[in-house]
Amino acid sequence: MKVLKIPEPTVVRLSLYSRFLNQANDKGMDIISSDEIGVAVGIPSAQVRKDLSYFGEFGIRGVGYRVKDLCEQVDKLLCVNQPWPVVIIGAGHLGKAMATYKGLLDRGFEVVALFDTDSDAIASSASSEEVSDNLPIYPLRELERVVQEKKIKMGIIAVPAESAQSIAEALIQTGVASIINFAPVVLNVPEHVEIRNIDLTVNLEVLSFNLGMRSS
Ligand SMILES: NC(=O)c1ccc[n+]([C@@H]2O[C@H](COP(=O)([O-])OP(=O)(O)OC[C@H]3O[C@@H](n4cnc5c(N)ncnc54)[C@H](O)[C@@H]3O)[C@@H](O)[C@H]2O)c1
Repeated sequence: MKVLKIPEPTVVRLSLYSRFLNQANDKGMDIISSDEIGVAVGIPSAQVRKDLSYFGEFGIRGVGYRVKDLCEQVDKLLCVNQPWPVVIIGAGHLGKAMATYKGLLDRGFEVVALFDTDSDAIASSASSEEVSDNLPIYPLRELERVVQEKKIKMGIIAVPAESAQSIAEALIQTGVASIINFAPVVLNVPEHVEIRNIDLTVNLEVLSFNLGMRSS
């Protein structure tokens, strides 16, 4: 099979296109132009055409793209045409909010389990609907069993910074090699592991820097 080499900024844009195209498809839209996609996602139409050229010439010259076909192609490339079970470690404010965020499931990412070390949180999840139906909070010692049983490939770290490295190691130990880390700390992981750090504060600091530059 030929493996396409697509630069990461393009992959990020394809994800934006996919979200918009799926909405357009749900609304029953048949044909869409690169101009319309560009306006909707805030990207110049020439860039949209260039990105979509990865799929070959299946647009209709002078008309646009069939929304349904394009959706399928982009989602196939992004591998979101299949469900991805995900675990979250840390069932605190952030972990629970993500576990109940419908937007993840809409895109095929199903949070199948939360893990925590807090026995109160674990005990209460068994008897309450606080997190959501059928979504238990497991003790951390169950991580390996659940990951293997449910064939989990992705994990989200939502524990305090001081616990994040050991949680990353525990995830890697079970075979999870694609990780999103929300803890504000740099984690050391082996080369085969892909880790994405998400830090709201960094983005806010970029905004504050830019505001400061404008007012100086
Ligand atoms: N990236 C962002 O923009 C962003 C935003 C908010 C919070 N955060 C970070 O996300 C993390 C979680 O934040 P929060 O507000 O949900 O905190 P929280 O205190 O509400 O929840 C943390 C949870 O982790 C559990 N925990 C602690 N050590 C653990 C371990 N070793 N194994 C399993 N569970 C463990 C705790 O029992 C608790 O339930 C923190 O690191 C925080 O700094 C990041």
